[in-house]
Amino acid sequence: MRADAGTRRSVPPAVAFTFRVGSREPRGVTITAARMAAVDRNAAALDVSTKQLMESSGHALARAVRDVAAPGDSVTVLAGRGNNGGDAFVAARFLDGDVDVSVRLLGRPETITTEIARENWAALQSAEIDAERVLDSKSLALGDPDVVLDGVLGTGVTGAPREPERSAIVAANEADATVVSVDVPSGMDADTGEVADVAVEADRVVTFHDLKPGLDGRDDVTVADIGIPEAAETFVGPGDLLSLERDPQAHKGDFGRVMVIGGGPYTGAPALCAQAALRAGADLAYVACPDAIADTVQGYAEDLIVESYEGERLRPRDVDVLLAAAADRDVVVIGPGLGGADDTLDAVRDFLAGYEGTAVVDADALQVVPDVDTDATLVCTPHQGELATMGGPRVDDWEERAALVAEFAAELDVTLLVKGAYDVISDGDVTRANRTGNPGMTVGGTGDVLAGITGAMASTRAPVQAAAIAAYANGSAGDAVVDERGYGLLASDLLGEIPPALWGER
Ligand SMILES: NC(=O)C1=CN([C@@H]2O[C@H](COP(=O)(O)OP(=O)(O)OC[C@H]3O[C@@H](n4cnc5c(N)ncnc54)[C@H](O)[C@@H]3O)[C@@H](O)[C@H]2O)[C@@H](O)CC1
Ligand SMILES: [K+]
Repeated sequence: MRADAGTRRSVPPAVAFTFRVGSREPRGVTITAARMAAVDRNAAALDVSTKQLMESSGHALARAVRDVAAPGDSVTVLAGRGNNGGDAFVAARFLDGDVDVSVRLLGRPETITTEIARENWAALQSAEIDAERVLDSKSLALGDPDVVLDGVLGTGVTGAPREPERSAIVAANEADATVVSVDVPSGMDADTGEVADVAVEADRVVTFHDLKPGLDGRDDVTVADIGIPEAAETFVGPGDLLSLERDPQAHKGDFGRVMVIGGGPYTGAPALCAQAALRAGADLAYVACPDAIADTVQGYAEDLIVESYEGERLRPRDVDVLLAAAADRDVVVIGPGLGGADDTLDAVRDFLAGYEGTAVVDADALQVVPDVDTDATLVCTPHQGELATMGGPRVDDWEERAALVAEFAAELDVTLLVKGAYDVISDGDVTRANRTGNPGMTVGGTGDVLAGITGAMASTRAPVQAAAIAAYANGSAGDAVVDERGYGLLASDLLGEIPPALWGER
């Protein structure tokens, strides 16, 4: 049922990081530039600003330079106009006085791209540290420094180095000096580890927080802990939403066609779920339900495409039609309002046995997951009671629960989003927790909304990221409603708050 590769946005790879509580050791795993930006944004939301991180980075660099330079040695700092250069400015401030430091900025100070780098450039001027701009390759003759600090390009590089960065890289390589690179050797693509035709040949690399692609296995690389709190990785935060940015060239269909298989004994659940999928950015939302309730479901919202099968509830004889319809859709959400009649659960089992796409499984449908035989990619959204019914762990402490949920997800080979005061999201490999949401959300229907958001997200990204973002947005939407009006919210109140929860916080 997967759509043509050409019409889908590519799914970002899941990032390998594991759940650790309390550890502050750099981990020796690699992190992509996009994930690093997300963690950096999450840290800022936890009151650790990027400027603080830059200070730690600069300090770590200065320590590395002192390791290779004798007191009084000459150190030339080559700085680009982004935060990689900003880190190098901070290092220069730490080093001034111990060594003979001179800073070369590659461009005009007004063109420094970030405010925090500009502030650190200004700090060099105020302290009368030898710092000058260089505007052409001729003025890049470096003399004969003992050490070159390469802050030319970091994780923000796009494409092969252009001038004057290109000449600066050549000059660093030609100098008879020990070259220390900031975060990555300039000219290396921090997302792929690929090296451009011109790149710094570093003697030593000080990289921040985690290894970047291309640096693993090198013995000249130090990973510096720059004080990013563990919580910036563990808890879903606004940084996770950065990946929701849309390409202006996007086409209809790029953001998913979500099919909700639900309803029978209940009518509101599938309607809420499908509307939530639309509010979370899906292009189309279909509800497949029994014809006895089709008009009622359509009555909730005209934006929904309602497709019905005969009868009052889902039964095994309806499955072939549903499988055929699901083949044209990106994600199925199965469960909301279906009820738990035996023949309905048999139908769910048959559907999943014949389905190979991505399915979000919620409510009564969760019961079939532990023993279903399926090639589908499953994202299950149980609350803790439903998790226990599935044979999963039931523990109060969320950290303990997180570890056990991860094991259970691995055992079932599914992604779990376990709802609670702290939601736990895990595919067995990556485990996250979500703290948004409030006790007002115990009202019926909020789970249907969450399943719909998860469905929309799962049509454009890896299941564990989809579930993490959905939990965060659903909780934020509930927080917005309660902040404004107090408890007594209806699940339908969440719908209008989903777009600002996903796209408003930047
Ligand atoms: N994300 C984080 O948590 C932290 C990042 N830090 C530093 O910030 C760096 C990333 O900073 P930025 O995102 O500002 O990016 P960079 O400083 O890596 O590069 C951006 C600058 O390079 C220019 N540029 C991009 N591609 C170019 C090319 N091919 N040729 C010539 N110029 C090019 C851009 O116009 C921009 O001026 C990291 O490598 C790291 O050093 C640190 O400050 C600590 C915290
Ligand atoms: K660099």
